[in-house]
Amino acid sequence: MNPQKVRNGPNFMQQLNKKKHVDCALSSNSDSSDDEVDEIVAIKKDVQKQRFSVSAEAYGQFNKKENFKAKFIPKSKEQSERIKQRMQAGFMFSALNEKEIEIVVGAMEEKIFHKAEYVIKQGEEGNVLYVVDTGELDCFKNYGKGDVLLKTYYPGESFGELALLFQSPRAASIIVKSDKAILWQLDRETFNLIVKEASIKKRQQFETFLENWDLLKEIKDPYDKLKMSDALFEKQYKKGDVILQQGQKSQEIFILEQGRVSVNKNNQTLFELTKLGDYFGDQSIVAGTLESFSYVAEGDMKLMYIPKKSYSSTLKEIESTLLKNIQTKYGKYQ
Ligand SMILES: Nc1ncnc2c1ncn2[C@@H]1O[C@@H]2COP(=O)(O)O[C@H]2[C@H]1O
Repeated sequence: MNPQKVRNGPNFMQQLNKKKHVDCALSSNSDSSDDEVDEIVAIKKDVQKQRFSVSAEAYGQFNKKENFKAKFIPKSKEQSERIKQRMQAGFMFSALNEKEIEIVVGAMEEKIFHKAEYVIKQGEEGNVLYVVDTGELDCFKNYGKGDVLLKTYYPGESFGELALLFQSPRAASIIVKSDKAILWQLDRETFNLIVKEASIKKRQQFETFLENWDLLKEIKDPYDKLKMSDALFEKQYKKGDVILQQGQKSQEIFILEQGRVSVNKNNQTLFELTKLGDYFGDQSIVAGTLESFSYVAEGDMKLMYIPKKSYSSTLKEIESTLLKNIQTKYGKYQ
């Protein structure tokens, strides 16, 4: 079954809003009725309340963190290294420092599941998050008319974080697709004290940008947009810095937040990128070719970027649009 074809039920926010699990991007809805507008206002208030309680909780947890004695499950060196590798492949853990990574690795517990087994059942209470070590798992959601396949999880990806972030029932079901799946399970307490704060901060930091980034219009599921913030990072550049060199293979897709970036070929400026959401590095990552242009910072600026390794779990869904855009943006200069 192709997840793209079956993903057409109510969106994640609509589902969450009903249950008041709210802390994600409100998708804009131009044909909202008055009732819907009222509902959106109410939801926005909920979001603010939720944010306040999240930061209050984080604040209150500062002392707890000092005294926190993390669960520790002995592992071989090889196992610890493998967990670290898997954690690096995903982005749920990207904001952690070395000490925090050690604590999380220590607390992880190996769990083995077999084909067709439920790892998570929609509607149940959830106390753990999973990182996929080996195997493949399908994620289904029942919007009231039977299960809809949303996506397949592969090694390095994680799931089950929503119940921990929002203290809500499981929002979807996860079932083993391969013969066997080895997963690393992380308990709620370690997640809350070590991972949650950083993850929530990051999701809030990029939420507004992701709501307004035109390119993402085709990504209908707000959960996917929200997850994209986990894969976004920032880098600082000074006026005159060559961000990306003609003839190179980019390791990132860069995205403009503010400022100007000139696009140059053979030392001649062709045009400038100036709009929020303008992006580059796509020739390497989306089309798999060398970059045909150099990109230079025209002032001191911060750029956002999505690392190459995160492309398939963030933007691949809109690959045909990205490819079309490469042609429109650069075709006449090739
Ligand atoms: N569109 C989606 N809506 C809700 N959950 C999703 C979606 N896609 C993937 N998931 C994952 O499915 C998991 C089910 O358990 P949780 O609600 O704890 O966390 C959920 C997410 O990690």
